[in-house]
Amino acid sequence: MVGTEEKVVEVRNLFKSFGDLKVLQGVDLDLHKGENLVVLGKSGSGKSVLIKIMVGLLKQDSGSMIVLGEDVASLGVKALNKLRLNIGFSFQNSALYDSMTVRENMEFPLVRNVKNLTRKEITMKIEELLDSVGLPQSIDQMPSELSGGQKKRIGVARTLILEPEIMLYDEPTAGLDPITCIDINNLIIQIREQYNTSSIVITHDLTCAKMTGDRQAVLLDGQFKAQGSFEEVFAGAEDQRVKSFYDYNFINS
Ligand SMILES: Nc1ncnc2c1ncn2[C@@H]1O[C@H](COP(=O)(O)OP(=O)(O)OP(=O)(O)O)[C@@H](O)[C@H]1O
Repeated sequence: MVGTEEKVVEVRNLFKSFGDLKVLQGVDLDLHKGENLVVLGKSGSGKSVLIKIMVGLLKQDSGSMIVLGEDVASLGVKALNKLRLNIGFSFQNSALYDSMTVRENMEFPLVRNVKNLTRKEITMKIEELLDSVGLPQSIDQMPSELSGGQKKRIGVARTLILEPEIMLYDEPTAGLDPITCIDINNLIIQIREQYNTSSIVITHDLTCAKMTGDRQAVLLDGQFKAQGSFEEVFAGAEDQRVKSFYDYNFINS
């Protein structure tokens, strides 16, 4: 198994509905330290709702969500903000500020959240991260001068600057060409090795799932019905919906 026995996220019997719409219906899930866990599930299956409960943006109806040893639903504002600093969220659209250079984009979370850093320390940190994502030459560029794949890399670098223990990647390969997708998948693997992060990768892209995931979890009818290695989940799939997920990805790619 990749990762350790230590759990950084523990979800138990989690339920969440919106009125009559039952979204999560008894979710159990663990994320181990140092592991890349892929979460699959069709649109509207509740992946974002799960992540929002994880970072305290939504509250579950019942069940528990323990993140880095903290019961998220019971945390006050201050403790929640502290926890969130330990969770890096890499957004689908990179979420860079268009009017700021790459350097300014990366400084922003640092200056806001880490006090007493000297200018030199800030620059060194930015340069280290840009090196890690393979874009040291982009430091003074504007986001509009970057390709989609480069923006993704800068977005990941910016998220990593606060040294989060957990990384959440939301559809990291969406909208990229197949070669750039492979680059981003490799980056996700490299980040785990380099920074010992534990990650949840939400994706519809099975190449990404296979490459980056130490473990796969498929959300179906509000529960993780299939969990395991890529082969266990897809080669041995009995549920037609899991099978069709696989067929769709590989027949259409
Ligand atoms: N705040 C909310 N109020 C009401 N309904 C909501 C709310 N948030 C999510 N939902 C509903 O919960 C369901 C699950 O939504 P969610 O965004 O988690 O799906 P998803 O699996 O992330 O989909 P996608 O792959 O398209 O991003 C959807 O039917 C959505 O409309």
